[in-house]
Amino acid sequence: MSAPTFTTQSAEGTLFIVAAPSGAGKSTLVNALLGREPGISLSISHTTRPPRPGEQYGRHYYFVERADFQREVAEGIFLEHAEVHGNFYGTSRTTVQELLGQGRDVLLEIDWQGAALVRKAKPDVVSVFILPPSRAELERRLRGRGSDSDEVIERRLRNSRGEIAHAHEFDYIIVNDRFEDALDGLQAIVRAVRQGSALQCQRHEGLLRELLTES
Ligand SMILES: Nc1ncnc2c1ncn2[C@@H]1O[C@H](COP(=O)(O)OP(=O)(O)OP(=O)(O)O)[C@@H](O)[C@H]1O
Ligand SMILES: Nc1nc2c(ncn2[C@@H]2O[C@H](COP(=O)(O)O)[C@@H](O)[C@H]2O)c(=O)[nH]1
Repeated sequence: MSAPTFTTQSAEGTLFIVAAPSGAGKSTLVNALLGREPGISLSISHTTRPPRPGEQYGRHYYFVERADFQREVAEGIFLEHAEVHGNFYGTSRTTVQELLGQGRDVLLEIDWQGAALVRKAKPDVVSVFILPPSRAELERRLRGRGSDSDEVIERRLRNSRGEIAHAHEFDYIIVNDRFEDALDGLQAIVRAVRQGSALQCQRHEGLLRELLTES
């Protein structure tokens, strides 16, 4: 993890973070949210992960070689970066800063480590953690997506408990059981924040206990 710095401006947009264990459905939710709320810009991350079938450079990620990523780290281009499931991922500082400076809301789809770094640099960030309804359903979704090898899926499932253990650090927790309900919940958070109001935040402690202890 790197220690980021960040300059804030007065009339800037809001920075949102959406995080989740792999397979919980965050990309699907975020894409649907962007369809409903065109005023939000998604920050496209840089990654050393190889592209999945159908993924495009500049649309899903900026896919880079490890050596190039390390050079970018040294150049300080990242607002945050982290190693996740054996690959490196980073968020471009200038992209985010420019969009926020233009008054646009920006959404980062990043992991809990990146979220912790961004929170330090920009404490007014609004963060949301997405939970699956059960570990069995998380595994079904990861396998059903059909985009990763068994080895990658098993690694991601192993890592999921450690990721879920950080859910309490987030402002909001949403359970992605029925998709439309989860999407409505995410949109309600965005709208409340834009209106300057706070939403009642359900902490889902029972489910969290289950997800952290279930075998
Ligand atoms: N509420 C839901 N019910 C059933 N399936 C869902 C639901 N939400 C998402 N999915 C499916 O689960 C799979 C994983 O979703 P998605 O790729 O969005 O996960 P993710 O959290 O972004 O994972 P990763 O971090 O690995 O990119 C996809 O096949 C998606 O269609
Ligand atoms: N800290 C960061 N995490 C990121 C970033 N971009 C994506 N991610 C997270 O990595 C995992 C795996 O993503 P996948 O596309 O390989 O399935 C997931 O949790 C993403 O949210 C980033 O820029 N920084």
